[in-house]
Amino acid sequence: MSDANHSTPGPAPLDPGRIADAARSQTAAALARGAAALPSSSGVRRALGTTIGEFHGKTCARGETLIQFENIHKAFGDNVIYRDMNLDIRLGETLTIIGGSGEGKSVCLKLMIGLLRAEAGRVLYYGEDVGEMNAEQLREIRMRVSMVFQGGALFDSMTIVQNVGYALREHTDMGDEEIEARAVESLTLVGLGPADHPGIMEQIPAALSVGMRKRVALARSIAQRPEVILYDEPTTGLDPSNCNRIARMIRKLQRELGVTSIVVTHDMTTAWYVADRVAMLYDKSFPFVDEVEAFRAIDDPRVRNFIEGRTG
Ligand SMILES: Nc1ncnc2c1ncn2[C@@H]1O[C@H](COP(=O)(O)OP(=O)(O)OP(=O)(O)O)[C@@H](O)[C@H]1O
Repeated sequence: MSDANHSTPGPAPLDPGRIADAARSQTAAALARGAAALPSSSGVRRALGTTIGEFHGKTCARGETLIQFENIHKAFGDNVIYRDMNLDIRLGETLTIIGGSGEGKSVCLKLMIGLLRAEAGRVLYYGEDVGEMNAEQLREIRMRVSMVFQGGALFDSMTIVQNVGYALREHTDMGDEEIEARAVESLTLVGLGPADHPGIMEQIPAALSVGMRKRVALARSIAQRPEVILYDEPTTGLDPSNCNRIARMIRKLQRELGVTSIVVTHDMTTAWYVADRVAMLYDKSFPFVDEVEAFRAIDDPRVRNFIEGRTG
C-alpha cells in the first residue's frame, strides 16, 4: 500500500538541534549496548547467552516453541488457503517461509498477529490463543510482534523520525524526548543514524531510495523493541547489494537484540542467508520444515523444483 496521500497528522515538529545532540550520544550508546539494551518491556530477558521470554507470567526459553499454529483451517470463501496446517516458531530463531506466489505466506503472518482469524485451529503465543484475544490483548501482541510490511507502509505526511516513533507515540506513554532518542537509536541500528546521514531525520519517506525506505520501516519496527519481527518480502524490489544489506541487518538484529524473526521471501539467497530453519508452504500446509543444511539436502522433487526454480 502506498501512503503517499495519507493524511494522518504527524506529531509536533522536532527540534533538529536536540535530535543531533541525542544522535551523537545515542549512536555510541546503541552500538555499545547492543543486546543488553533490550528493555524488559519487550518481555525478553537476556543473561549470559540465554534468552528467556515472559508473557503474563508464562516463560519460554531460547529454542522452545514461542508461537504455534495448531490444525489451522483458513479460507476466503471457496479459496482454501490452509487445511490442517501446523507450524511452530521457536524463541530466538529466524524462520524463513518460502512457497509459491499467492499460496498464503502473508496470510500466515497476519494470522500470527490476529489481523486475520482462522475458521478452525489455534494460533498460540506463549500457549495463549491469539484468535480468542480481545482488542486490548491484540494491541499488546502487536507491540511485541511487529510486522514489517511489504511496501514499508510509511507515512509521507510525516518525517522519518516521526514515522519511526509513530507506534510509541500512539501506543505507549513515553515522552517526546524518550521517543526521539529511541527513534535515533533504531535508525542507527539499521545504518541510518543522523551521524552517518545528516538531515535524514527531517526528510519525508518519498525523498529516500527504496532500500532506505525499507530500512526506515525496519527501524520503525524495532523502535517498539519487539520480541518477534515478521518480515513480509523484505528484499522485493531491491538490487543485489541492497538485498544483501537487508539480509545482513536481519541477522544483526537477531544477534544484537535477540529477536525471533519470521521472514517471508521469494529470494532464495536471502532465505538461506538469514534462516536457522526453513518452512516451505505447499498444498495448504507446511510439509517441509527443517534447519537450513538439512532443508537444502531434501531430495523430494517438490522441494528441489522450488528451490532450484523449476516449474512442475
Ligand atoms: N483479506 C483477504 N480477502 C480475500 N482473499 C484474500 C485476503 N487476503 C489474502 N487473500 C487471498 O489469499 C491468498 C494468499 O494470499 P497471500 O497474500 O497470503 O499470498 P502470498 O503467498 O503471500 O503471495 P505473494 O508471494 O504473491 O505475496 C491469495 O489468493 C489472496 O488473494
